[in-house]
Amino acid sequence: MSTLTASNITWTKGSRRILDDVTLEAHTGDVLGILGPNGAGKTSLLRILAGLRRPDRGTVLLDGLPISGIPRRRLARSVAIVEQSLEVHEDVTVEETAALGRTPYRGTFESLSAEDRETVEHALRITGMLPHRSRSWRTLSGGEQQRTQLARALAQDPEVIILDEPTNHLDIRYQLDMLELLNSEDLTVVTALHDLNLAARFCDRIILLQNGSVSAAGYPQKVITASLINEVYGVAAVVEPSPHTGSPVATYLHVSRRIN
Ligand SMILES: Nc1ncnc2c1ncn2[C@@H]1O[C@H](COP(=O)(O)OP(=O)(O)OP(=O)(O)O)[C@@H](O)[C@H]1O
Repeated sequence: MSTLTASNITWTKGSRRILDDVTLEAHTGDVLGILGPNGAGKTSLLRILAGLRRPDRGTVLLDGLPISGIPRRRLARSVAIVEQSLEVHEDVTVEETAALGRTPYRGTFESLSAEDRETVEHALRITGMLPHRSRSWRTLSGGEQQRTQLARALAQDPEVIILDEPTNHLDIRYQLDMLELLNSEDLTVVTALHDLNLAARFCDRIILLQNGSVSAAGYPQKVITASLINEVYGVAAVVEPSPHTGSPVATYLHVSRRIN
């Protein structure tokens, strides 16, 4: 069981306040969606939640402990992040990439244990990458790279997984597949998403960011509304509950106003 809590996170770069007093909480089994227009601060927030960046103000706690005080290797056993565009420089295979997820469990020169191999194989299987295990990273499509990075993060066997737009290269089947998978695992999931309808369908709760501040937070029905879409994205939309799933579904009509 793991709870990730962020309180009053503020991050300033130069004279610009990129995140302003952001507070959130995610528990085991939760999928918390981070939404907001381009530049709203989603990536910046996720990097702070993963301990890759320190906020100027505010704290991130994992089960009540400040993550800034947790040794990096121990933190990596608990928290995995899948970033948006990860450059993999060497010519590595899919399996070798996924096996990087086992690094926090191994000594520097130790080879993979039987348990490591099993965990990596499981991660490759559930992300649909097992048949591609021997392929070189360089030959993969954008979606295959995204699934390989998810396999790497799952091979880390984390309690918390943080994802930055994990579905943006995936076809609809793999979008559903990935979000169903994240829902089904006993994980605390925090994910940035651009697709409001996917977020409404798969997130238990949503934080909507605008210019670094929380505009709305709560259940999808509360956050995915025509008035908030208009206010935050400058888009006129109609939002109705899906007759099939009950989740709110937005139909975008037109740009309603220019936003800064
Ligand atoms: N290291 C940095 N130095 C200066 N500005 C930065 C830095 N990182 C982010 N920013 C700025 O902070 C703002 C928020 O960026 P961020 O990448 O967090 O937004 P985002 O919501 O993830 O956007 P997108 O939807 O386009 O991915 C942007 O205006 C960005 O230019």
